[in-house]
Amino acid sequence: MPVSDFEMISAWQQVLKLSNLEPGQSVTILTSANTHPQTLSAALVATQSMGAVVNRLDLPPVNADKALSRDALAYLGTTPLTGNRAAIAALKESDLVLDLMTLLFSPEQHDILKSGTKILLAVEPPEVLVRLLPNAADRERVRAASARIRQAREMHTVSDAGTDIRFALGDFPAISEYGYVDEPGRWDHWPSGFALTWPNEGSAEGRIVIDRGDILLPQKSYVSEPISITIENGYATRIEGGVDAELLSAYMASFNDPEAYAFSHIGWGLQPRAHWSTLGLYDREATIGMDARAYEGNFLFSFGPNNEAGGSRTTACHIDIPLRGCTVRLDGVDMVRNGKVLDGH
Ligand SMILES: O=c1ccc(O)c[nH]1
Repeated sequence: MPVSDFEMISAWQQVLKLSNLEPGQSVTILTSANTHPQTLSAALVATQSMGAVVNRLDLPPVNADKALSRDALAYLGTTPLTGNRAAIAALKESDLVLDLMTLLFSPEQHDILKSGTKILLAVEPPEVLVRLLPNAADRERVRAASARIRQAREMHTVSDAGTDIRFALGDFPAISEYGYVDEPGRWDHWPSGFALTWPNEGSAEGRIVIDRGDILLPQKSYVSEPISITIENGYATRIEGGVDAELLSAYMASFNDPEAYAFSHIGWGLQPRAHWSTLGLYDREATIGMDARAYEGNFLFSFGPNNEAGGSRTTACHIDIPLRGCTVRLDGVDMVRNGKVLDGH
């Protein structure tokens, strides 16, 4: 449902307060052709109402000649910031960047975070942002799950649909996504609510079955017949099934990049206010599908780059696949059982 300007400004004020925005701090609002006007206008009012020194940096869109989708998370690597020294300098000089454009998985983002700048991504429609407004309880829960991941050496995920896959852990950080940026140098995504990490390079082994009703992103489709994926030495080596499997295979093959078949992040959803069913209520391009990524109890895995985690693999292809009904074990201990998050995890 539509959101009033008052509600959107109040939502921004809550998120900025949780992000410890102080009077006098510099905020740059990063925009491009896909920026939502109400999200932008409310951010400009909210930041100024909190005494920040605000500017807006609008960058021309890129990748039109290469991407098969308009979803900014579908084609990674080069962003409107790539090679733009003046823009990068301005963002490094900022205390806080509100990314209403999508920098995720870009080398430039790392560069800017290293300078201590905080970056908050916010590109979902206003009503999704308002419904999934973050709070301190989300933060505690996600950080507790990330702490469990940090201590673990193996993630083992199984399901009645036939998933049985093991990942060695420990070479990459455990990440908490809870929707605000309360520490210098932190990146987060509003809305979110999940814990994730990356498997040690080459360690993923087994099979993943994407069952009926599971979601493919950026396709934003609910799979209608199971897709069975064989994983060997960290790469998807076979993708089998019906037309959904053929569509996924054809899309990944279009990148003509073997790294598209490697694992990106793995973890589970912890956002009780996000829903598996929401995606079916939206036009395909009206959302990037954060309800699907964050709904409580999913097993979210992805194919594509690991440079986000400090790895060396980059690829333009990124596929996020949240699965229902999985059991996710860390070192033999269930964190999620048949799609239900166990208390304290
Ligand atoms: O917030 C996000 C969004 C997409 C993704 O792949 C990871 N985290």
